[in-house]
Amino acid sequence: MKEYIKDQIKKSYETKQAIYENDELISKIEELAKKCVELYQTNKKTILAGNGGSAADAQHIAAELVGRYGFDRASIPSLALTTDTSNLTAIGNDYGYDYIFSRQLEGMGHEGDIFIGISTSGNSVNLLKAFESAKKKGIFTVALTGKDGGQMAKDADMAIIVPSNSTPRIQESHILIGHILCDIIEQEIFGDGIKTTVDA
Ligand SMILES: O=C(CO)[C@@H](O)[C@H](O)[C@H](O)[C@H](O)COP(=O)(O)O
Ligand SMILES: [Zn+2]
Repeated sequence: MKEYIKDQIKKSYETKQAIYENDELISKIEELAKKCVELYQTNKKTILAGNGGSAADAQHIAAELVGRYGFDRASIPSLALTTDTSNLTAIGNDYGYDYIFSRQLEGMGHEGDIFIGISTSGNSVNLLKAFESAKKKGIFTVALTGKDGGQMAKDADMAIIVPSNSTPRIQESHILIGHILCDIIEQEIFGDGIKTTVDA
């Protein structure tokens, strides 16, 4: 059993190692972080959604921004479309599960906002519908995915694809990327900014 546990840990850090070595992917994370910082200056917000474990990631990241990540500062506007059970059950019941995110985006998204859809397969239909609604409203769309990126990576303005085919390993990297984004956004807006050299 111990060997099995160690193998799971190894697979997790190997996925992260693959991201670490992928300069193109790192540049995309940097680009997204810069876009999120610009959002704050223009009073716009980050909106996130996902299913299952990715729903947890969406609300985790939104909470880091609205509350705090590393230090006390003013709140950064962010919204997870996964948390309002009245919205989710009413829209799911009246229109169908495929529309639970798109309908909320139509009501609460504004031109200039950023929508981050989190999906390991990149093929969850409710996220694809949300991307359609986002585009109609002039919302910048980001696919945070894995595997081959799925349809979401094709539809999004920006795709960040974790290089793995394993759903849990992809999710573990998604939350790492989410934490890095929150860290940079917070430091750039309220801290001293990101240093060009890293402390040992
Ligand atoms: O957390 C896990 C599996 O690790 C599950 O809850 C998983 O998120 C669900 O099966 C999702 O429905 C998968 O959707 P997606 O990542 O393909 O969009
Ligand atoms: Zn999971």
